[in-house]
Formats: sequence, structure tokens, C-alpha cells
Amino acid sequence: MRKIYVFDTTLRDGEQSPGVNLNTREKLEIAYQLEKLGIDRMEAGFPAASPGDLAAVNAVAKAVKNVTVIGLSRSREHDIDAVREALIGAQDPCIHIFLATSPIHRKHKLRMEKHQVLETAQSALRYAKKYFSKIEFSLEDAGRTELDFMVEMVSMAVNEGVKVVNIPDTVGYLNPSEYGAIFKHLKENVPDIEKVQLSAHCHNDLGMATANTLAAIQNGADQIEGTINGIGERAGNTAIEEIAMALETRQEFFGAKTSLNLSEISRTSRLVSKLTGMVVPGNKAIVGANAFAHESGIHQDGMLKEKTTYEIMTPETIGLKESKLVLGKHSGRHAFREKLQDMGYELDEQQLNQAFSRFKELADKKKEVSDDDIMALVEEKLIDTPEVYKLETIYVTYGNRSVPTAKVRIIKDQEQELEEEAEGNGSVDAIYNAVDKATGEEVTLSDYSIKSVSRGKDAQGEVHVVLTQNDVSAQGRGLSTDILEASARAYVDALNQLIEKRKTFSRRERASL
Ligand SMILES: CC(=O)SCCNC(=O)CCNC(=O)[C@H](O)C(C)(C)COP(=O)(O)OP(=O)(O)OC[C@H]1O[C@@H](n2cnc3c(N)ncnc32)[C@H](O)[C@@H]1OP(=O)(O)O
Ligand SMILES: CC(C)C(=O)C(=O)O
Ligand SMILES: [Mg+2]
Repeated sequence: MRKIYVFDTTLRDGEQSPGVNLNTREKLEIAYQLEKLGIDRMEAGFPAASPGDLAAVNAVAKAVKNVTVIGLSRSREHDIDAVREALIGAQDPCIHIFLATSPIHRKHKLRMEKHQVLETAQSALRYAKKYFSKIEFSLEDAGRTELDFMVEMVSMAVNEGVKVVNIPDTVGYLNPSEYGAIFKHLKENVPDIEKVQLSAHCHNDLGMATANTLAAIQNGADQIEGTINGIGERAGNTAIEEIAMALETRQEFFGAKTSLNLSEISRTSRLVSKLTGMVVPGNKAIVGANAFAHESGIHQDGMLKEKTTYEIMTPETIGLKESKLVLGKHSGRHAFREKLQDMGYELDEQQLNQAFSRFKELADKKKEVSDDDIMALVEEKLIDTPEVYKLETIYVTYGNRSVPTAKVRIIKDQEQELEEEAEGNGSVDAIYNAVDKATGEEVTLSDYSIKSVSRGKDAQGEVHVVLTQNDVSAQGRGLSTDILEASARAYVDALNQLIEKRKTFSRRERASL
């Protein structure tokens, strides 16, 4: 299996993400984790950029031991000297020198002719050779450079003895077949090309960084450059975790592998996200929160029967504990039952069906149904009191300068429709007066309390009430994402409990006569 070297530039190109600024301590923390991840080469920064970055690169250079540490430099002696200073103490130092080669960059940015670009790069490499045995040279904006000029530049770099030649698609312009073809062309047209490693460095402006990098590998690239979570300038760089997992998952297709410790991927991703402040989108490949989460019933059913139905890689491979079956409105009975079993509930078929239909009602109102939600709704239905009264609908009119009114519709004994309207000194009071009118029950509200059973803006409210009638008290419990509905449910539940108690008492009284 061909080894692909991993050049991580999270601390340099990744740090070029707008708004990201890593101090020395943060760079060190990431560097240690990258070392655990098993990257081969680490670009720690651009020492000429600032004294702070020079110091940070130096701290990293002295700290990590099993990785080549690299500093970036323009084709200028001043920058090369800065890298020299920054890499003092590095076990395996390497300088990365770059110069743009494309017509656009030559004309507008560098204001140089082709021969000046060639000479500038050559003299920088000759200067750097005095101090470094390992040099990588990059043709910035290679993706938009004429092929024959690229061959000329790469040949010069090979002759100067660099170890790695990097072919960046700096602005993420190319598609996979074009990018792959460049590597093939260089392999076929640059004399002694086998003396250097060819490297792929892609940006994600058109969302093709990973595909382009893989195309380069298929066409002979020895090294890939990228960042963790794909952070970087503009739309970012190739995400290293995507390449590593693509090679791992499709070994038979690529026939190449990185030597990363894949089980460190998840931890590294979380650390980089935390320290850079760049949040990983939920649907990001490999490391997004949803990458191993399943919400829809058909998928969850498949997952419960055989994980490979919907997962091409295991979460354990990247260091996650397990896949997640997220309960939401698309979930089905299989996943719901499994969840209840995990939570320790043994429900019979009828109880399961009841809880499932309440769960679906709740899922229509909430983005995600939490364990607390499920516990609350299952326990509400486990106490099986016959429902003499069933709340159908409530309408409440409220304004801070008008009297609250409520209209309720209740079904009695599964057939009789009771509908009434009432006012109150608050919305809950209006609801309770309307329920009293509709049911004709005369009760006293002895206690009312409300609490939240889950978190967030769409948390469920749980209302407890105690109703008293002729010295008999009964508790009721209501649950809803709306506290008025929860209040109404609790009240109707307490009425049903009261009726049940009345029956029990009258049975006892008759028995004692
Ligand atoms: C594709 C990439 O990611 S390249 C790396 C990009 N990263 C960075 O730029 C981050 C760090 N950069 C910086 O801190 C600053 O830009 C510095 C310290 C490097 C330079 O700052 P300044 O001297 O103020 O120059 P400034 O950034 O405004 O302009 C860049 C100059 O470098 C020149 N230049 C650009 N690339 C190269 C190169 N590879 N080799 C030589 N000169 C270069 C430009 O032509 C311009 O030169 P000019 O002043 O003669 O017109
Ligand atoms: C400095 C070079 C390698 C770069 O980051 C790019 O061209 O994208
Ligand atoms: Mg780049």
C-alpha cells in the first residue's frame, strides 16, 4: 500500500482563516494533538509575519519531536532568515519557500516577467540551501499557470535539490480531472522528477478541495497538504480528515494510505474548533455532529438491523463512542422502542403505541426530543387512569389591557363533545373556568406548580396541579412545549384522577354498609 505523507498547515494556512488568531499556547496545544494524530509534517506558521508568530513557531519547533516542523517563507532572504531563527531547536526542520507562477500573479502582484520569477525563486532556494537540508518549494497559483512554465519551474527546483515540490490550486479553481492531469504531466515531462516528492495543496472555493486532492493522489502525488476541519483562507483548505478517511474507506480503489492514528481525528477536530472559534457545521463530512447521526425512521430501522446499511465507516474509527439515533419527527417505532428499552422502560404494545403517538405530537413541535422529554411523556402515560375527559383544543385570547378569555373543547367518555368559553384573571384561570363550565365539575385548585423538563427555548413545561372536591384531593400532570396547554392537560388529568378516586371511595363505602 502506497504511503501518502500528511503535511498539516492548520497552524499556518488554517490560521489565515479570517478572524482566527492563535497565540503561542494555543499553537502548542494544537501541535501536541497533531503529533498524537500522527501527521508527518507540520507547518507551524509564517515567521516573517510577526515577532509573535516567529516565537510561536519556535515554541512548536522545540516542543514536538516526532514531526518535521516547517516555517513558510517568501522568496526573500529576510523571510528565510526569520525561518532560520524560528526553527532553532527543531529536531527535523524544513523551510517552505513559495513564489507565484501564474500569469495573473506575475503581472499584477509580483510585476515580474517569467524569467524574473524563475531567477527570484532560484536565488532564494540557493540562499536557503546554505542553512537547510530540507526545502519544500511551492508554485503559488500553479493551478492557473501555463503547463510549460510549470515544467520549467519544477525542473529548476529539482535541480536545486529541494525535497518536495508543491503544486497549489491556490484559488480553488480547478476540477479533479484538470488537477490530476497536472501531476501526470509533471511526472512525464520533468527530468529526474522521481528525486522529489510531489505535493497537492488545494483550496475549497468551489467545494472541490477533497476531490482534487484525491485526483492528485491517483496521479502520483506523494504528499497532501491540508488543515483539520478544512479551515483556511476564504472557503478553506482540504480537510485532512476527509482525505485520511476516504483513503481508509476506499482502500481497494485508491491503494494508498496515510499513517494517521485515525482514532485521534475526532479529538483533534474538537480541539481545533475550540481554539480557533471556527464552529464545525453539523453536516461536515467525518467530523460534523451529524456525520454519524440518523434521524429518519427507515434509516434508524436499517441501523438497528445492520449498521452497514447506512454507515460506510464506523464512528469508533475516528474516536467517537457510537453512532447516534436522534429521535425526531421522522423517527419510527423501532427506534422509539429501542430508546425506551435503553432507558429501562418495558412497555406493552398498547402503552408503546400511546407513548409513540404522544412522541410524534411532541416531535412536530420540537427540533429534537431529548431523553428527559421521553421520560416525562412515558411516565405521564404509564399511570393508566381512564380518561373520562379528554382535552381536544384550547384557544386563549390574551392582551395586557383586556380580560383573558379561553375556549375549550373536551370529549367526554370518547363521544360527547363539550365546548365552553370563560373569562379569568389570567390565561390559566380563564382556561380552568372554561373547563369547569364544560365539565360541570365543582373543584378547588389547591396547588399549581410549573417546571421545565428539558432545556432550550423549545423545552417542555410540566405542570402539576392538585384539585380538591369534598375533602378528596387528586393530582394531575400535564406536559407540553406550551405552558398553557400543559396547564390545561394537568387540570383535565387531575379531574380524571378525582373521578377515579370518587369511584374507589363509593365502592369502599358500599362495601362497608
Ligand atoms: C497563498 C498564501 O497563502 S501565501 C501566504 C499568505 N500569508 C500571509 O500573507 C500572512 C503573513 N503576511 C504578512 O504578515 C505580511 O504580508 C508580510 C509580513 C509577509 C509582508 O508584509 P509587507 O512587507 O507589508 O508586504 P505586503 O504584504 O503589503 O505585500 C506583499 C509583498 O510581498 C511580495 N510577495 C508576495 N509573495 C511573494 C513571494 N512569494 N516572494 C517574494 N515576494 C512576494 C508582493 O509582491 C509584495 O511586494 P511589494 O511590496 O514589492 O509590492
Ligand atoms: C503558500 C502556498 C503554498 C499556499 O498556501 C497556496 O498557494 O495556497
Ligand atoms: Mg494555501
